[in-house]
Amino acid sequence: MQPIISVSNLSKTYASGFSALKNINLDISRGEIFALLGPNGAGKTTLISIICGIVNPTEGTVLADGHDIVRDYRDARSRIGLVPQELTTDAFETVWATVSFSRGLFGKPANPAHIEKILKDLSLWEKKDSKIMTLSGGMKRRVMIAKALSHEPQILFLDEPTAGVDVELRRDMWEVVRSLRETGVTIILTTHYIEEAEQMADRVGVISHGEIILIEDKAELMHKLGRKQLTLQLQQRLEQVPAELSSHGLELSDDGNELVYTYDTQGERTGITALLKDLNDAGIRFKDLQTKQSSLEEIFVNLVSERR
Ligand SMILES: Nc1ncnc2c1ncn2[C@@H]1O[C@H](COP(=O)(O)OP(=O)(O)OP(=O)(O)O)[C@@H](O)[C@H]1O
Repeated sequence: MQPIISVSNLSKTYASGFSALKNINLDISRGEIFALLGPNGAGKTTLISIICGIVNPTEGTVLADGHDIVRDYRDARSRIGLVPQELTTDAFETVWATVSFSRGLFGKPANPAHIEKILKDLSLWEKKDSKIMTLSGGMKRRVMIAKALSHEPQILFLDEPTAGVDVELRRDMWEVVRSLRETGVTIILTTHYIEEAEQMADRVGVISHGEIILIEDKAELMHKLGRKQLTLQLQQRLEQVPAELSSHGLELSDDGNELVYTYDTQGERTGITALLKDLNDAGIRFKDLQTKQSSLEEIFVNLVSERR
């Protein structure tokens, strides 16, 4: 199937000469939730802003549902809803007026039934006549989503949807995003929170210094995550891993005092029983042992720091 967003050879150099994006290639499939992860300044907002037609690319093309975002801006943009990082709503307007007005900005005829549906879906219906300034922070964020959905876009960008939001509200937002996906909307979100990507995304992309350094199915990433390490502190230091233990893929620490065994928690067998037996047979004794699970956070930090 044709991707709903196709980014090819995209680069952005700001007027300052700063190169914020370097040759980005990325396809987003229809109906997926894609999480774009990256440290501050990695280029996430720049990428979203280009796709949404707010920032001009220096090189490359972006197609949104087959429409070139530069040459065919209006058609491309009408397919996209954007929830920006900052809350930008008119404090004195009512929820209903704000959301209806947003729809009008895209040249769409009024459709009260649609506005009613999104307000209901986002649990805002009871607040439809309330002024924005009287709403809680979480409600205001929902209003931002309602605005972005007012013109029935097929693609929704959420730039840091849960930045500065408490844990409970974050969970709420995840629910909202999941139920949106059920209506067929493709969702691309940026986040600093690895947990968010773990919970919600079908696929994860990691961007660092303006380059995409990894794109992976979440399930695949979780599989990598499912690795654990067993560290054995040896009674006597070793010069090298004995040949009879070579099948276990052990690593010896630089000082020779620790053996590290990595295994897959999702596998049927960990191989630990066999390892302990072989260690015993080889006469290797240990004082202590620890297990440690590598988190997505660690994988991410390693990936990003390698690039620095
Ligand atoms: N108008 C601009 N002129 C010059 N440099 C800019 C401009 N806008 C952004 N940048 C720089 O481009 C880089 C990428 O910024 P961007 O906002 O895309 O990052 P980000 O990944 O969204 O970061 P954050 O997570 O902090 O929002 C940063 O170093 C930023 O300082």
